[in-house]
Amino acid sequence: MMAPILTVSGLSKDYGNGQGCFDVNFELYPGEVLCIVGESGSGKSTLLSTLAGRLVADAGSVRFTDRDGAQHELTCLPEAERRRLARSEWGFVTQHARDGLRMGVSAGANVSERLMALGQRHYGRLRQTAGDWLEKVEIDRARLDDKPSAFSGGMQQRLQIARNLVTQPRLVFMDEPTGGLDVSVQARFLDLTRRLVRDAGIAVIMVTHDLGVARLLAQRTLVMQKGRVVEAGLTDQILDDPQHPYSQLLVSSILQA
Ligand SMILES: Nc1ncnc2c1ncn2[C@@H]1O[C@H](COP(=O)(O)OP(=O)(O)OP(=O)(O)O)[C@@H](O)[C@H]1O
Repeated sequence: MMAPILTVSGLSKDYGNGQGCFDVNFELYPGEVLCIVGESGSGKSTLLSTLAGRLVADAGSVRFTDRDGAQHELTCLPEAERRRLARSEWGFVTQHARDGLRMGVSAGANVSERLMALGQRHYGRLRQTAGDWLEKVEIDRARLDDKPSAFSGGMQQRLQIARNLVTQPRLVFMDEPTGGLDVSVQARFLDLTRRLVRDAGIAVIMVTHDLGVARLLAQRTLVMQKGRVVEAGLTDQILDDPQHPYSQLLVSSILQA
């Protein structure tokens, strides 16, 4: 039996005003895509950032198994070690490209600097790999030297995907990556993401307010309301037979769409 890549138990982040996320429990297996859905303010981004160690948890544990099988408790990881894992094992795709890209350097540098951080130095090879990745995310490699500020929103999000996947991470966190995109651009982005993630066998935890996104991408879904997971299970089961009244509401809203 394959070991979970992430084992989350009793995880809470309390902002002190009754807001945050509380007592979250789940396991994530290698190659699995999990969506966290819920309305605005339900605690999705808080949970994601606490999982990734960007916010300090107030209770509970997040156990991560790295590619060598070693286990790390992420809630009390020294900062240097967290950064090392973030470089070598994880990716983090943000809602706003400007938070996840370096807007002042070229598209090629945005991709290759992640490899340089892992010790790769050969200029020709870095440039070749960066060009290959631009093509994988459907950006013309002739745009290698352009800055992301000259790209459309959809291209910027695809560039973020390239920047995050180039290091062959095992786990990628995504915080509402389609939030700022037009519906037609969203569909293309989701299709591409699904393909790349599946081909590389990467585990993904994606925050979205849209159960339709979960339907496209995720084997499993957590439904959050007011900081708590009110329903968790296979996405298909939640869509076909939602148990919690709030999940029923979410499902009926996508059926109407
Ligand atoms: N730094 C903070 N201090 C205090 N309260 C916060 C802080 N950050 C977020 N909150 C509150 O915690 C709750 C959960 O916020 P969070 O951003 O996790 O929700 P979300 O489900 O991701 O929402 P959205 O979809 O709008 O991004 C909200 O009520 C928010 O106002």
